[in-house]
Parts: sequence; structure tokens; C-alpha cells
Amino acid sequence: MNLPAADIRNWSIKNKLKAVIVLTSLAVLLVLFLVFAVNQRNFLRNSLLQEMDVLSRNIANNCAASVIFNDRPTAGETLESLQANPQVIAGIIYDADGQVFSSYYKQQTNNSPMPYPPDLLLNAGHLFSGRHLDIVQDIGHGREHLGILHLRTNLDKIETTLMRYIGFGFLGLGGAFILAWLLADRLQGIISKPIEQLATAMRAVSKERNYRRRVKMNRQDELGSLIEDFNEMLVQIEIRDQELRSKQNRLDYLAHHDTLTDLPNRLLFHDRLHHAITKARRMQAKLALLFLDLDRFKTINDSLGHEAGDRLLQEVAKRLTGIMRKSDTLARLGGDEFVIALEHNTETHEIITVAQKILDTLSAAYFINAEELYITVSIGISLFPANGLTAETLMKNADVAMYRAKEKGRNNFQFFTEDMNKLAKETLFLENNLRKAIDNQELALHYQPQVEIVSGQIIGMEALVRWHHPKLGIIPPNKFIPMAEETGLIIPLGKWVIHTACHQNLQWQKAGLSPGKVAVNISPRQFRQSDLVKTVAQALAASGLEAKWLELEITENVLVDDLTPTIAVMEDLNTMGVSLAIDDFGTGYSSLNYLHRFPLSKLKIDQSFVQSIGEPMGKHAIVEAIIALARALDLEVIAEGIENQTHIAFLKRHGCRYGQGFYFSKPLPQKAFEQFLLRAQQPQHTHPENPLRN
Ligand SMILES: Nc1nc2c(ncn2[C@@H]2O[C@H](COP(=O)(O)O[C@H]3[C@@H](O)[C@H](n4cnc5c(=O)[nH]c(N)nc54)O[C@@H]3COP(=O)(O)O)[C@@H](O)[C@H]2O)c(=O)[nH]1
Repeated sequence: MNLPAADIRNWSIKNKLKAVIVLTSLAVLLVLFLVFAVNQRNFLRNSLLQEMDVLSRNIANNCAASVIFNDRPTAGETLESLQANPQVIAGIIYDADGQVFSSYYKQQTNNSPMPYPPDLLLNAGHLFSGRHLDIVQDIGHGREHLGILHLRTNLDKIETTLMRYIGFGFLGLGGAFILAWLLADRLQGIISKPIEQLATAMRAVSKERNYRRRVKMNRQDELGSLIEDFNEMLVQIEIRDQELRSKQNRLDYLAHHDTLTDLPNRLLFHDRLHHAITKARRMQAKLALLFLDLDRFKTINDSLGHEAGDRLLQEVAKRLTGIMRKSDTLARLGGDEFVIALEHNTETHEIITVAQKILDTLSAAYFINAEELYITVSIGISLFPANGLTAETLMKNADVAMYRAKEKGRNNFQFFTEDMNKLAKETLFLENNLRKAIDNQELALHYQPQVEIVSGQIIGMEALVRWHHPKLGIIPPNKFIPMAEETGLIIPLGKWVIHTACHQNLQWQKAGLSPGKVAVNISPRQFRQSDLVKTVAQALAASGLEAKWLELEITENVLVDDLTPTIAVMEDLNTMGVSLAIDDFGTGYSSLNYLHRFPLSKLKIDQSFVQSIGEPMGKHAIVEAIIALARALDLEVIAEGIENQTHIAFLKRHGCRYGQGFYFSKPLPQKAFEQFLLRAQQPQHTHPENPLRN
């Protein structure tokens, strides 16, 4: 049998051990047996040699006389006595001349005459050759050499005896093999069993991934150490496995949850919504998706800082969790957006109850960093299957409905209708078009005069952007400025406004129209843009307008950002000679504590306060307070949104020096504003109530 080394290597340890034990035992026994056989052979040969030596001496002595007396018959008789020894096959007596004197050949033996003994035999006295022992004995009388006796004995008896021994030996070896095999089978277990147990445990561990499993065996040898090490290794793996599992669980949790609020995130919500839809489809049930977006959260975040914003979001999440049922899924999509999937209570009146509860719960006061805050929420609602059959469509439509809620004045909820989609598409259309509007020269500036209330003298004008859409006509800034802010388009748009306003103002000055300062609105995103100072400098340089004729209107939200960089930008502008006014003053979150630190020149009272003047619930006190504050801080004050004499009278009475509003003029296109400036220079056209009207 041919056993390649690779095959043997593939044998089990058990079989290898058995083979080693059995082969080793057999090899040892075989060697012992060979040694014994050789010894035995030598012993038998020596015994035979001694026996033949005695026999040959006797015969040599007995036939000495026959040789002396040349008595061949007696010598023949003496040789015949060899018959008694069956091993002797021939005996020959040679005389001193080497001639055969007498001979004996055993009967029934195919004997050919033996030649005279060779020198080798004569010198040694005996010789084992092949199957014979030849022995030579001197025949002498005293010192006289009479001849030699040559006896030949066959070795059959020795060989038979030896073969018997060998036969027994092989039988013994066979028995020893069986015994060794049985013993090996038991002995190998001492080594291979623990290894097998280890292997079984390893297989089980890798299959079941049960690292709590241990191999139990009490041994003090190397295998004991191996098992101990193996168990220790399992302990380590178990610890690592637990660590890994907890890390994986944590990662899994983080991948599916919002870390700030601990609510499910967009990914998990999408998954759950998908399941809820599948279930609803199977059960032919309804489903409601509520899309929540906090109103003016950005303002709070900007004014009170991100930490306060985060705490507010956490509190909102807590309140929402408090009013949700277990079957509802609440998630935070990111920023100030939350979503809720309602699987029960999906009748319209029930959804309205939930939505109203959300509005009420979230609008209650929040106390964050010792500040009392209020926030509202706009909710868009889409229904399965009426408003969409997939999670994506339901989300999109609820989002669209939420935007409608924002447009409807925030702090309300809206159910999705197909019309809304049309509107959303229009908004997208506008956004895409706005990108091209600057290059296509579709933007224009309108100008609204700013007036010294008492004298009616024009002190400047506010530049207000308009979009002349080739198909849609004039689009008011309220419709595209927020979108421009959101998309970042406000940066190129704002640049265009500053450049155009500076250029136009100088043209009017050159035409001798005394337009005064031009005020340009700067949105928060524009202000935060690092190159605002550069943009303004470039606009002044490009137009040639002196900086003192440019005023930038920023909203209060800008002031609540990081103070140091805000002040730095304002100071750079101031150093340049550009003045700064706070627009919509009184509506934001600016801290009066810090107001004096900003290099401002003007406060602009928000038109909502001005327009409430004369109304029963009018904000007269606020208007008065802003005027007083401006005076205290040595700032100019201008009221915007002046529409009638009542407003004028109140403002005059309380010392508000400047004003702006439809009372004086609506924002006018460039040409119309030129006419307005011209008329203002002609005192004969003065209106009885409004010096600027005719
Ligand atoms: N970042 C920029 N914002 C701009 C720019 N141009 C305009 N805007 C902002 O868009 C908002 C809406 O502006 P608009 O429709 O032009 O309305 C202005 C006036 O028309 C309106 N106004 C003025 N007087 C009266 C009044 O007596 N009654 C009345 N109902 N409305 C009046 O107020 C708007 C000016 O407001 P303000 O800027 O706060 O002085 C508006 O927020 C603009 O700021 C631009 O180029 N960049």
C-alpha cells in the first residue's frame, strides 16, 4: 500500500498516535526478535560444531590404527558408525598423501564425491558453508601425521529449529501487534481525547458563537495547560465579544437615533413608516403623518446660542413624547423638524385633536438658562392612502402641507391638498429661476423715501429689490428673499443690490437731485459672509459713491450672534464711513445690555408697532420706549410703516425725528423716484397734509 506523506498528515491525531505506538512496538519487537534469532542460530551452530568436534575426534582416534596398518575395512566400519548421527552426510579419511583412504556417504542422499578439503577449511578446522558444516580432524599417532578425517554435516536440523523459532516469533509479533493496537487504542485516548474535546468545543464556539462555553478537564500536563489557555482565551473572547456587542449596539442605536433627543432618527422613522404602511395596506387601515417644524427656531438659536437651542429641542422632544401614544412613532428628522406617524386615531377629527394638542403643548412657556421662552410649531399632515402610498410621498406631502402652515402665519396645522403641490412646484420653479434672474437683468431696485417728519425734507431712501419675472410679472421680495436666504442666493443678489444702490445714488447726486443716504437691507446670512466689508468697499469704489451716503440696515438677529466678530465687521464698516441702522427694532431678541457696544447710528421702529398707533390695543408704549432708548443711546430713530396722520402726530409728539411709509410714498421705481425727488425740490407743489405729496 502506498501512503503519501500528505495522506498520513491528514490522518486524525488518534490514528497517528495509534500508528506511532503500534509501529514503535513492532519495530522494537522485531529488532529484539532478530537479535534473538541470530543468537539462536549462533547457539545452534556452536552446539553442532562442538558435537561434531567430539565426534570427529573420536572417529579420528578410532581409525588411526586402521590407517597405520592400512586396514581399510576396519576404517570403513568405523566410518559406518556415523550412520548413528543422521546429520552427518559424509565422512572421508585421507592418508598422509591426500589420497582417499576410506569414505562414508549417507544413503538416500544424492551425494557426489567430496573433493579434498580446501586450504581455508584445513586452516580453520571447520567451515559453515551454505547448508553444510565441514569439519576436518588430524589423524595421527604421537607426533606422526597419518592423514585427515573430513566430516560433512548438513544444517537442516538447525534450520528447521530456526524456522520454527521464526514461525513462533512471527506469531508472537502478530499477537504483539494486536496487543499493541488494543493498548494504543486505549493509550492514545489519554492524549487525543482532550484534543478532541478541545476541537469539539472550538467547533461549537465558532458555530454557536457561544463564548461562555468552557472545556472541563482536570489535568496537570501540557494538555491541561492547553485547556486552561483555551478556556482563558474564551474568557478574553467573551469579554471582547461583549465589548464589541455593546459597541455594535451603541453604533446601531446611534445610527437609528438622534443623539440630542434620543428619539428615532430619519432612518429609523423611515423604516417604521414603511412597516406601518405595509401593515395598513394589509389591514386596509389608514395612517396619518404629521410633519412638525418649529417656528422661528433659527432666531432663538441665533439669539440665545446653540446650547439653549439644543435644550429647547430636548424639551420639545420631551413634551411631544409625553403626549404620544405607544403605538405612535415620534422622530426627529434633524434641526427643528419632527415627524409623527399615527397608526390609530386616524379619523380626521381625531387627527385634529392630536395636532391641536401638539400646538397647545409646545406653545406653553419654556424656561431655559433662566430665560422664559415661547415657541410655536407649524404642522403639515398627510394621510395614507389618500395622499400617498409610499413613505417618500407621504413625507413629501406632509412637508408641503407644513410649508403651507408656515405661510398661513405659523402656529397652525394644515392637511395636505393637491393644490399645495402646485404651490410647492411653483416655489421650486421660482428658486430655479432666481438663479438666472441676476444675469438676465430681471432684478430692479425700488426706492422708498426716508423723511424728516417735521420738515418733510427727504433725508434718504431705502432700496428695495423687485423681481420682474418675464412670465410671472413683478414678484415681491417677501416671496423670494427668504428663499434666497435659504439657498445662499442672497449673496450674489445682495452684492448686486449694494452695487446698484451705490451707483444709482451717485447718479442722482450728479444730477443734482439731493437724494440723501441710500439704505440697503443686509440679510443675516449676508452679514455673516466673511467678505461683506470687501463687497461694500468694492461697491463704493466701483460706483465712486462716498461712504457717508451709504447706510446698511441689519436686523436684530445679527446682533445676537457671536459679539466679537459682529462688532469687528460693524467697526470696519464704520471706519470706512458707512453707517448702520437696526431694522425692525423691537421684534428680535437683542439684549439691551449690549446695544451700546455696537457702533450703530440709527434704530428703525418696526412697522407693526407704528401701524398699531391709534388702535385700542396699539403698542404705543413700545414705540415711546424705543424713541427714549434711541435718545438715551444717542442714536437716530426712524419709524417705518407710517400710513396716516395719526401715526405722524403720535411720532411727532414723542420726538421721533424721521419716518418712512406709504404716507410719504410707496417704494418707487427708479424713474418715478427721480420725479419724486424733483417734485420734493419744488416747494410750490406741497400737499396740505403731506409736504411730499402733490
Ligand atoms: N436682504 C434684503 N431684503 C430686502 C431687500 N429688498 C427688500 N427686502 C426685504 O423684503 C421685505 C419686504 O420688502 P417690501 O415688499 O419691499 O416691503 C417694504 C416696504 O414696501 C414696506 N413698507 C414700507 N412702508 C410701508 C407702509 O407704510 N405700510 C406697509 N404696509 N408697508 C410698508 O415695508 C418693507 C420695508 O421693510 P424694512 O426693510 O423692514 O424697512 C422686507 O423685509 C425688506 O427688508 C433687499 O434688497 N435685500
